[in-house]
Amino acid sequence: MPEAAKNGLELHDVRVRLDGRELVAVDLTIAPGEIVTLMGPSGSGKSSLLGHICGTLPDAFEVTGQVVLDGRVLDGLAPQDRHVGILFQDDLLFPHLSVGGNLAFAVPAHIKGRAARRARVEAALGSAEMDGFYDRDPATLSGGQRARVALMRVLLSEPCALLLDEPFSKLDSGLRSQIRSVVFDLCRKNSLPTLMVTHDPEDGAAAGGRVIELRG
Ligand SMILES: Nc1ncnc2c1ncn2[C@@H]1O[C@H](COP(=O)(O)OP(=O)(O)OP(=O)(O)O)[C@@H](O)[C@H]1O
Repeated sequence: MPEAAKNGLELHDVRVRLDGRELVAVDLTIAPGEIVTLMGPSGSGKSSLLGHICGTLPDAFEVTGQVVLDGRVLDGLAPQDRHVGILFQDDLLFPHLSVGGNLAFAVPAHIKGRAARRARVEAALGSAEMDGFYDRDPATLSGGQRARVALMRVLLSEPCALLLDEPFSKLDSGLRSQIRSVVFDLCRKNSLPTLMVTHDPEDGAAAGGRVIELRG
């Protein structure tokens, strides 16, 4: 089957309303490998927009417009059929599984066989500069290592677009810029259209792309 054309993520006049009030109205195309930053006051609907794109927005919200990813209309699809990865500030790793175990269940079903699946996880650990961490207990990881495992878990699922919901806000400033560049480099390397929600203008400056301000 030929690969879908990489057209990026298109939000066609997407409007999110709650209790009759319009929270968000965006008309935006994010090219493959482009990182667009979304800012705005608390409650302005940033996370709700991300929830709509990945298909997890509760029914209380009313949405119009169309979301298209690499030519596929996402509206109406189940979250697992959208191929949209999302990374949160509190991405929790399962404490009863090793680092490798946490990553293993993100490997898509089309990768068959134990050895091939393990190889995917080992490669992901390698690209996060975490070779040798497969059997580690997540409780023994540093904040930066945990953040990198959470990112690898999203990327292993082979998303076609990435949403970042304040993913760096819990990291201290030194670690923050380090993890930020890991995430942004991987978005570009994987040609992922990326939409990042943040309250920190430095995140937007580091991303180097367009910054969209929602009004409150
Ligand atoms: N599950 C939900 N059910 C009903 N209302 C919700 C739900 N989640 C969020 N809201 C409401 O939707 C509005 C937008 O919330 P949202 O989390 O999208 O804003 P935000 O811009 O991401 O805010 P913040 O910067 O504080 O994270 C708020 O008024 C919030 O109270």
